[in-house]
Amino acid sequence: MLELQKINKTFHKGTVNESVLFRDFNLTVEKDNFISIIGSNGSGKSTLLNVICGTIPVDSGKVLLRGNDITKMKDFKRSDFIARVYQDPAKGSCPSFSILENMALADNKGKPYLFTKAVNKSKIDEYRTHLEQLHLGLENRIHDKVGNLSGGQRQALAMITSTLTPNDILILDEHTAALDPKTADNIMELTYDLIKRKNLTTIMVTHNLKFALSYGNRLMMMHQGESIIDVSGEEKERVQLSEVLERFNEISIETGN
Ligand SMILES: Nc1ncnc2c1ncn2[C@@H]1O[C@H](COP(=O)(O)OP(=O)(O)OP(=O)(O)O)[C@@H](O)[C@H]1O
Repeated sequence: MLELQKINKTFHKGTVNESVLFRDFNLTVEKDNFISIIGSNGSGKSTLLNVICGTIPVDSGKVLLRGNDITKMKDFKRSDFIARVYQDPAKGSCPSFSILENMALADNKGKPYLFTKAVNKSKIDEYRTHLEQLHLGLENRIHDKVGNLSGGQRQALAMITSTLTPNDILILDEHTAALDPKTADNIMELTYDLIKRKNLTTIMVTHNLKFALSYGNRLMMMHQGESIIDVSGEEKERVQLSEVLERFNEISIETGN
């Protein structure tokens, strides 16, 4: 489904600040996989997501989606089939638009601007049904400006809007990191429910080890631009929190952090 082949990426090439991150990095993500990616700060997790979403160009290597080479495709084009939910709840929606308008925008992604906020009665009913699944009462607030919602409510809405239209891949970029523990748990449960119901192929970057171990069928740990743990299925089920913490400790001793 998604393949990264021999990706190379160096920042500040040819300067004193040159830093090589990816050296012939490979990754294959099968359809319906749910990968949780963990790793210390600066290990390359966000850059990996940026490479997949086309937010940054690679120096060499290929990004293939369903066998098509999308390496040179711009990020806004890729967003037609790659959905991304960010850490900052404010990034996933437009604050001056209502809930309804935000949903219509997401639903009409890729259409000419004039039509993007258009909604009819049947669509309103459909959007209300989606919102009811959040159990946050947002279905009764569809005309409220999104800027008036709490971070958790906005993130819940971002989960709904990002999965309204069919996508090949859902990217969760530390999407619970800015939320209090209870809200983070709720959003994670909601996320999992959506992933299961819609069979979404998912890549989740998180610093929450509990989530990384409990959710997903594959676990990857990154370090200095490499995948140093990559387990799936039963092997992943057997991974203990203590083992992962030990690996983090080894890494910090190695790197002197
Ligand atoms: N646009 C950029 N320009 C220069 N260096 C960058 C850029 N993006 C990332 N880097 C560098 O690449 C390395 C990996 O960064 P990245 O943000 O991918 O790490 P991360 O694993 O997501 O970290 P964190 O957990 O702190 O979010 C870091 O050394 C970072 O400074």
